Amino acid sequence: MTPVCVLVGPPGAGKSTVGQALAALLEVPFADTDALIETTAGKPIPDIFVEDGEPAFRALERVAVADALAGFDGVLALGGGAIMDDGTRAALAAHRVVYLSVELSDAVKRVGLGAGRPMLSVNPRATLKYLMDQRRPLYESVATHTVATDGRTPQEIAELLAARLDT
Ligand SMILES: Nc1ncnc2c1ncn2[C@@H]1O[C@H](COP(=O)(O)OP(=O)(O)O)[C@@H](O)[C@H]1O
Ligand SMILES: O=C(O)C1=C[C@@H](OP(=O)(O)O)[C@@H](O)[C@H](O)C1
Ligand SMILES: [Mg+2]
Repeated sequence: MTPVCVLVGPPGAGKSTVGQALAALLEVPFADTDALIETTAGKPIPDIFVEDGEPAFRALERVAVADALAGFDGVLALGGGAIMDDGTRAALAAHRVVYLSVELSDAVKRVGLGAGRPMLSVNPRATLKYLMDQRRPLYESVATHTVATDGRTPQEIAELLAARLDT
């Protein structure tokens, strides 16, 4: 079993939204590792960060991603920070990985005040800029396909991707 494709990119790139639209278009299942982590932990991501800390979240994330890469055959969206893990990046080398890129201005509009995203709970714009600058080379290093999402609707991006993945 292997995912049809794995979506990576910063918070606000649209991984969760585009992933669902793409899965619907391709008529395959959709999974989001953030949702898988919440099920495993039995609580929402902000609660995991507050009660257990970011390292505990990253440990759950590492396992959720590895399990999904090995045992899921639909469209898989990762959380924005998953690619920070060396083992995850190595595992992604065997997969079709789509980097959804986004400029800071659109990403800021999309995440708003960062509700539900504990990494962005303080000064969302500055933190998002920092995270995007730090992670961009890592997204690029794992990507087999890249789609710029600025100025495109999730449905347009899903259609574009469905066509590209077909070739
Ligand atoms: N291409 C897009 N254009 C406009 N808004 C978008 C786009 N993609 C996602 N969004 C919106 O941005 C927010 C964040 O999207 P989400 O899918 O959660 O991103 P991610 O999972 O990459 O953090 C959501 O409110 C979503 O509806
Ligand atoms: O960037 C990050 O470190 C995170 C991004 C989130 O996912 P999205 O990228 O889907 O918002 C989620 O995994 C968690 O809040 C941590
Ligand atoms: Mg998401």
